[in-house]
Amino acid sequence: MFVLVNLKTYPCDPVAVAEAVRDVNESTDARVAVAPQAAHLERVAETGAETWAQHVDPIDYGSNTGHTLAESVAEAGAVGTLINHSEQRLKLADVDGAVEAAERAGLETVVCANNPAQIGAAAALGPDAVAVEPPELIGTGTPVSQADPDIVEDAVEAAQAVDADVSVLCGAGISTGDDVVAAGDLGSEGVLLASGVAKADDPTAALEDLVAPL
Ligand SMILES: O=C(CO)COP(=O)(O)O
Repeated sequence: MFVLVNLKTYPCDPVAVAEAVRDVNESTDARVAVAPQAAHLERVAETGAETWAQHVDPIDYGSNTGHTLAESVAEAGAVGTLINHSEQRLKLADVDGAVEAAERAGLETVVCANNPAQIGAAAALGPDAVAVEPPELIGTGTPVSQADPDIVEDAVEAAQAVDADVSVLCGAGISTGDDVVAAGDLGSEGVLLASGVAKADDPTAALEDLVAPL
């Protein structure tokens, strides 16, 4: 299972969480990675943790003030990027452009979507993976695998119908190892989570719990 920890803009110490991600990754068969804010990418990557960006824009080098260039993210040490997170939604054409930009820069891609229909559309753009995250469950602590298991199974089916090579992750409210196991039982190949680690008093303990059954 792939466990991708999105730090959003939570007021946590990104380097401390990254060190915990690195250490826990070494102690498990699961793949554990962290997605800090763009401004923290370099410091986080220097810890040796697998580092992801939260977003890249559908742009190339040039006059794009305030945008995030995929090549710069890769140069800062990211190996992959989220695209179209529910908190950073893009138009379909821009999702397509961002996937293209990420691939140009050698970044792995996870395109987020709210529901199975959008997952099918996202899978058609040829990312490495898609992630279904019902927005109403994000940050609630109620795991999608428990509150809405059908959405995960339907997302897996929708992605496979379009492109069987695209992996499916799920997210929203995931915070325990049991949640990760439940996500896997529904056909998901990984989880995307944030508050369960970024807002935890002890992020290392939270991460250890997440991977314990894997
Ligand atoms: O948006 C999410 C991960 O990208 C999910 O957030 P929570 O884990 O806080 O529900």
